[in-house]
Amino acid sequence: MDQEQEREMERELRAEVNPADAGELRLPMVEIFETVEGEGTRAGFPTVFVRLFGCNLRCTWCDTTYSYPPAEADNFMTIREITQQVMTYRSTHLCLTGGEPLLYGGRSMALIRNLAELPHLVDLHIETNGAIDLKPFMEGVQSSKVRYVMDYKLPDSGEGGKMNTGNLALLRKQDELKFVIGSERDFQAALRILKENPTEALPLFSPVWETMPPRRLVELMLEHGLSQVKLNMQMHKIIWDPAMRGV
Ligand SMILES: Nc1nc2[nH]cc(C(=O)O)c2c(=O)[nH]1
Ligand code: SF4
Ligand SMILES: [Mg+2]
Repeated sequence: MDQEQEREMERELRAEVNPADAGELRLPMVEIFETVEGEGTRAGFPTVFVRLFGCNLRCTWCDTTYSYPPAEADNFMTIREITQQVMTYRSTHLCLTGGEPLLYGGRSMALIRNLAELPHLVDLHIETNGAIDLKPFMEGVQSSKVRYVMDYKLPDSGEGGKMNTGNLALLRKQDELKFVIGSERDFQAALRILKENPTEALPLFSPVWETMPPRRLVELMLEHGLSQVKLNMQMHKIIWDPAMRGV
């Protein structure tokens, strides 16, 4: 994104978004594709993925480094173009991801509202990184189809200090709270966060592919009697090459 594009984005962000014009707002894109959801409560359902460009974090174990600089956005799409492409697929689940899909304030919100209005969609879940305040989105989007899947970054990610802990109290029972666990230190941190911050969301523990053998994570969960926590494996990394994009 060059400086002129960044300035234009800033102007759009500050501008009041008139719902009638929302279709013309532009967002930087990585990709739109259809596959099965690999994670969370909807794992296994055919799902359309809308991946926006840009992220405000730089996690050490990030598997989507092509979604932020120095990589470049593939293109810019208007909200109308995004919804039109989504309508070409038959999946009734949609995952809005990135990068960080809530990075663009009013424009992210307008996209969510427009997607939620598509009659064929039954579930629209948003993968957010825990460093964005969810309050304006929860207040501004009324649709019961919309759910948040929030990451809570742990010490091994290098980004633990950026978490918005207040979000945990906002999450509802249809939302998911994902901890990506790279080590026993991360596991202990996740336990502490859950203990100190009551939430209605479903906690998911996900092993870092390269550093936490899934069987070790299961042992730890059983040792600690975590009967309300769900193991979350990334099915797409088992089905396809873990480095593959668009699956
Ligand atoms: N199949 C599949 N499921 C996913 N769930 C969350 C993903 C993401 O990158 O946010 C993802 C992804 O990239 N692929
Ligand atoms: S928040 Fe997600 S996309 Fe951003 S650096 Fe971390 S893992 Fe990568
Ligand atoms: Mg992914």
